[in-house]
Amino acid sequence: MKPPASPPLSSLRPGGAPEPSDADRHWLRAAIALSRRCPPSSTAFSVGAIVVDATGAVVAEGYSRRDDPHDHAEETALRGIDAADPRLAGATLYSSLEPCTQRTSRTRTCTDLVLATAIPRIVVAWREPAVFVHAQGVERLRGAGRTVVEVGELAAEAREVNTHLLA
Ligand SMILES: Nc1c(N[C@@H]2O[C@H](COP(=O)(O)O)[C@@H](O)[C@H]2O)[nH]c(=O)[nH]c1=O
Repeated sequence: MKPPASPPLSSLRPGGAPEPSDADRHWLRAAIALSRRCPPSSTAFSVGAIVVDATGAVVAEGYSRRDDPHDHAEETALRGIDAADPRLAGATLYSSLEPCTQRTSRTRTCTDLVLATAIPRIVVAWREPAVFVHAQGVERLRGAGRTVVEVGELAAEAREVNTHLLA
């Protein structure tokens, strides 16, 4: 039997709108799939992140604790690219959880790291519950003029890998 055909690259171009597109759902599901690769933790969430450029090509990806026990997903994804890379000006960052605004382990939060780039649009599945820190990534990014799209229909999928942290 023939394997299912991959969607053409043109259909994987991130949307530019405040509403999620089918391509946005595709990439956010891919970020959630990355979150399942996180080394397990009882003190931090498992998160996946992917940066996709305006043509629908993956620029970078990462997940929590990938290279070090304190790593966050967005941090690992952005570590591999120059913050001034021109592709970022038309890119969308997909993260299974909103980027953090408070950390105990490192000084630069994921929201700071995103704001140090020109990434104009961030798509998230889930806001961080106040289990470890009080996160305000969605508000901070919007306040800085970035478009933030929340895809509530994928929140349960993003939470699933983290259910052991939630009462
Ligand atoms: N893992 C993770 C986040 N999650 C949370 O940020 C909180 C503070 O981080 P830390 O002080 O470094 O432990 C911690 O509760 C962790 O679960 N946030 C993110 O933006 N991306 C990530 O990949």
